[in-house]
Amino acid sequence: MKALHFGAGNIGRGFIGYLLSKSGYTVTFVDISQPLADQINQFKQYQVITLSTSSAKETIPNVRAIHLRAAEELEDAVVQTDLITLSIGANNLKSTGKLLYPLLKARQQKNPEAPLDIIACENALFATDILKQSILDGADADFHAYLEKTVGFPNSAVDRIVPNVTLAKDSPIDVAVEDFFEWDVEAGKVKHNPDIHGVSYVEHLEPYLERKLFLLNGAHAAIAYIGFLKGYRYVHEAIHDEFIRKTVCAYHQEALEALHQKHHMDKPALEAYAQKLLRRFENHYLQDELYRVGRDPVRKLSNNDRLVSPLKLCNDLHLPYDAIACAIAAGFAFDYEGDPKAMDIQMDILDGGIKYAIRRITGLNESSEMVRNIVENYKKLLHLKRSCLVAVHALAAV
Ligand SMILES: NC(=O)C1=CN([C@@H]2O[C@H](COP(=O)(O)OP(=O)(O)OC[C@H]3O[C@@H](n4cnc5c(N)ncnc54)[C@H](O)[C@@H]3O)[C@@H](O)[C@H]2O)C=CC1
Ligand SMILES: O=P(O)(O)OC[C@H]1O[C@](O)(CO)[C@@H](O)[C@@H]1O
Repeated sequence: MKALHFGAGNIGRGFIGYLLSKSGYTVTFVDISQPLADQINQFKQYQVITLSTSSAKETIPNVRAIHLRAAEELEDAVVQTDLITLSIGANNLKSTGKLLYPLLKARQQKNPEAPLDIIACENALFATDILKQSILDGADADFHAYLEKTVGFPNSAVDRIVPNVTLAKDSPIDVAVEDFFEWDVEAGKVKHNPDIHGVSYVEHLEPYLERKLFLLNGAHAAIAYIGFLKGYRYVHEAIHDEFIRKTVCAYHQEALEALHQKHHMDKPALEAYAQKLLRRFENHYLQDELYRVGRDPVRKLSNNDRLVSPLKLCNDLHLPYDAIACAIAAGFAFDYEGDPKAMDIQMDILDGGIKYAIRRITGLNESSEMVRNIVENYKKLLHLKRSCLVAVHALAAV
């Protein structure tokens, strides 16, 4: 079996490529970065280093890479493959759908009967649907029928923390990961790949997707944004701060109550999941920087993402959401100069004020109670930031 994975970054090499190789697939990466594609073709293998109380190194052999613009080679690979997976960043799904359109048309001509699955592995709700829609836009009836008959488009939830690490590596493409992983795939939409090692094939994905996006990614973003504001560098440091931990635990309680009510998920099981997440956040071997976890706040604070989705759900269910609003407010205070998207938000705040920025980025109604709560939290956080800065200056003066 052949697999083609778009995006040979942290999750591509450290999780998806890793599991596909373990399942017996021959893995070919596709990446927009020429240097990365060259390195993969030079070394042809890499190590996955597990960072936990016990550390392990596993070699992933026989990998190769194709640069995104190597048109002929890419078409050949798409025509021949059994599986396409992607972890390129949710913002790139639509353009990748446009790129895949002619390549899948070539497959329809040259290999029409062979079934295929395409699975997007991004931190977003129903990412494969976004990709599929961009492929279907403009498709004629014949191509549409071909895709429906032959190509599966299952959505998935992917969970493994793969940080940027600076530890000594044998080769530049080695990657470090946590020991936990979970990959849930929509069973009913799979056409050709029902036995990927480590995958849980589930009938109803939405509860798994929302549980992961709200409880892991939402809480992680809260740690990143409040942690940055309080002057921390790493997730494992910030989670030991009393205020941050209290806020994250309150965030978990609010979001898990909403998940329990919406999906009838077992509450003790959700609480155990949240407890386990705290232990994963405490993993100091990962040295996971807040900048990585908080990157691109425009996306993370958007209407359908990890923070505003649970906020809206709590609001709809008439449940409390103060900690979620606090996490969102912290996102608006994330003025890290190294992140252009964070700077875009700061420009919005400068141009039109905080309420305007919240409406523009989250799509929430400015006069709603949710926005009033976020603004209140934002003011409190700016005050907290000033006290932290005063304390830092006082310490420096001693
Ligand atoms: N790192 C993690 O722990 C996890 C990340 N994810 C998701 O996986 C996706 C990738 O994240 P990371 O691997 O951390 O990022 P990364 O930045 O390490 O890797 C992304 C890779 O995609 C490549 N790329 C970007 N645009 C491309 C395009 N149009 N075509 C082909 N390649 C392209 C980049 O050159 C890079 O090598 C994101 O959506 C992220 O939310 C999901 C679960 C865990
Ligand atoms: O990859 P994104 O969506 O920018 O967000 C970073 C988040 O994704 C992860 O890298 C993996 O879920 C988390 O470690 C972190 O919460």
